[in-house]
Amino acid sequence: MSAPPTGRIGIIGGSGLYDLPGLTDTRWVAVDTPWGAPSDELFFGRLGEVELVFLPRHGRGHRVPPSEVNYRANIAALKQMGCTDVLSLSAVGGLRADLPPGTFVVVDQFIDRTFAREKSFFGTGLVAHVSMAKPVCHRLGRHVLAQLAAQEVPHADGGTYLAMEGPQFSTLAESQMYRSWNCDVIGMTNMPEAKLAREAELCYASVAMVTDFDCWHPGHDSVTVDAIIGVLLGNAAQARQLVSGLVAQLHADTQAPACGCRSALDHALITAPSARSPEMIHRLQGIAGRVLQAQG
Ligand SMILES: CSC[C@H]1O[C@H](OP(=O)(O)O)[C@H](O)[C@@H]1O
Ligand SMILES: Nc1ncnc2[nH]cnc12
Repeated sequence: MSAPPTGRIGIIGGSGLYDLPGLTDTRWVAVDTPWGAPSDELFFGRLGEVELVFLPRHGRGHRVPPSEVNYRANIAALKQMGCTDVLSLSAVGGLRADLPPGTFVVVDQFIDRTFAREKSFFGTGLVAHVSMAKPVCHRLGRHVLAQLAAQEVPHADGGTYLAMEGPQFSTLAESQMYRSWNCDVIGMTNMPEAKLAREAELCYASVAMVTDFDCWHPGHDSVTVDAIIGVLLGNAAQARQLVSGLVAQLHADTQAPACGCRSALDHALITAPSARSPEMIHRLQGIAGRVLQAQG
């Protein structure tokens, strides 16, 4: 089997974003990974010369809850299919009065409060510790911000995303605590997705689309799914325009091949080569083959 092309752009669509209209040469393709199946088939298509791969995070029809999304399979599938850049689109609650519904936040930090998910491709037999100090790709984030400015979408440059386990929304005490921690938005999915993208040496950026004020705002009702979907339907055209504008910018980005995200594993593997499990080495070829081969 020939290797897939590289330089494809991956898009992970969150709640309310289950397809990506407007592409050419489209097809849904089932992809398997050493970590199992992703949330759905992958949707391949082109925008001009650029190849895109879209994956609905919860599957078409929103079948998979946040705790049961196979984040490892989703990221591994995009990597296997030759994606180098991944844009995550998500619905979030706003934890600040100046981030009302309709605002797009280009996330730059996370607090991970999830506890029931597989969070690493690595493990016994091949241990790795990547840096998450700067958890998103700065270069990709700049392109996203330029595109949002061009679209004149209300947006914020940076924000801390609190990742909760769910599926229930937060209690008032939790929501107030996250605000006291200076978190800006809250959602249930960007962790461990961002951690796994880093381990897979993908350039990853997250656009958090504010759909509600969670439950802390005295002047607004507590969040409901209906309210979220209502806001998302209003945002969908802007989200799709963001994707097409971003693709054009990435196509022209000559800095991309040298981006530091793509060498995140250079100093991360700690298991001595002689102590590495052959099964793990085999399983991790699609994720860490670059460094495993270099280290013999
Ligand atoms: C639809 S209500 C809550 C649901 O929406 C967000 O998902 P995503 O990040 O995939 O847009 C949130 O994290 C919850 O999973
Ligand atoms: N308030 C909220 N809490 C968690 N996830 C969300 N997704 C959208 N709004 C949310």
